[in-house]
Amino acid sequence: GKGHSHWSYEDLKHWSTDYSDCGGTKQSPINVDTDQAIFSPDLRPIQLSGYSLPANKQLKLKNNGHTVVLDLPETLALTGGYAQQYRAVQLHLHWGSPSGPGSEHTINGRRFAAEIHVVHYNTKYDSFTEAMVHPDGLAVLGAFLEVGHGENQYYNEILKHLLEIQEVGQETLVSGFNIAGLLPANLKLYFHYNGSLTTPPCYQTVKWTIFNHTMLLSRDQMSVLVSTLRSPEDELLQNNYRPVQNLHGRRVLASFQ
Ligand SMILES: NS(=O)(=O)c1c(F)c(F)c(SCCc2ccc(C(=O)O)cc2)c(F)c1NC1CCCCCCC1
Ligand SMILES: [Zn+2]
Repeated sequence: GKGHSHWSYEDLKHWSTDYSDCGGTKQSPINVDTDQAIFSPDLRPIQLSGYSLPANKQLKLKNNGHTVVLDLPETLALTGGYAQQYRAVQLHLHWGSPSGPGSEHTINGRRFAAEIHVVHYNTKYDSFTEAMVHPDGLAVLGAFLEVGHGENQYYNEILKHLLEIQEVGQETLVSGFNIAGLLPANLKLYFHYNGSLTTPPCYQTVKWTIFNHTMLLSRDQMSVLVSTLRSPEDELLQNNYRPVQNLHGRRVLASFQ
């Protein structure tokens, strides 16, 4: 497409001049005020199908200058929790630095160390690029990452390759593994709201699911995540999160009380 005219997390003000949707009233990320969330018992558990990939399936992992992106085959599908079927496009991460957290969403004002986003598109549209301009076009699953005790073997499948893609534009291949291992085992407890891509073009076409359970990585793993990749300015790629956006009257639903 027209590519990504250069934007950065430093000059957030200019996003909406170059991309009008970035100044819209249904923007992401947001702060989730759990007291204001509306318990919705009809929100079903999220169901993942085809997420367990054989080791002989090779996936592209890329440093695109803003994050690390793992391309996903369309065989991964969301079959529960959403009214329509969505298929996977890619997953990527947002993180902070050794001196502070970098999740995009916050819960009661708390920012977590990092956040994973698994991006899907609605299969009623012919392609991702077609889907991403329709209000029900995209579904992104988000989970928070924190430092815990043990090493997380699933995140290691990605983190062990970061040294190979330190520079912007570098890519490498990752052997297939169970992508579901990157998300909480409990897919029943989540917040749900209508929002947007958190990067230009900021299309307001995302049905967000933010899981209540957090993923735990070791201290060393989190350190690799926040201090390996380099940015277009050839500095460390850090704090690649957008500030929280105004709800403008939107309601956040909760699948639990
Ligand atoms: N949180 S999010 O889902 O909005 C999101 C971000 F916050 C992101 F920061 C990103 S990365 C920035 C956009 C980008 C830049 C370069 C390339 C490339 O060279 O291939 C690709 C994409 C990023 F890729 C995504 N997700 C993308 C949205 C951007 C365009 C379509 C690609 C799929 C989803
Ligand atoms: Zn994201």
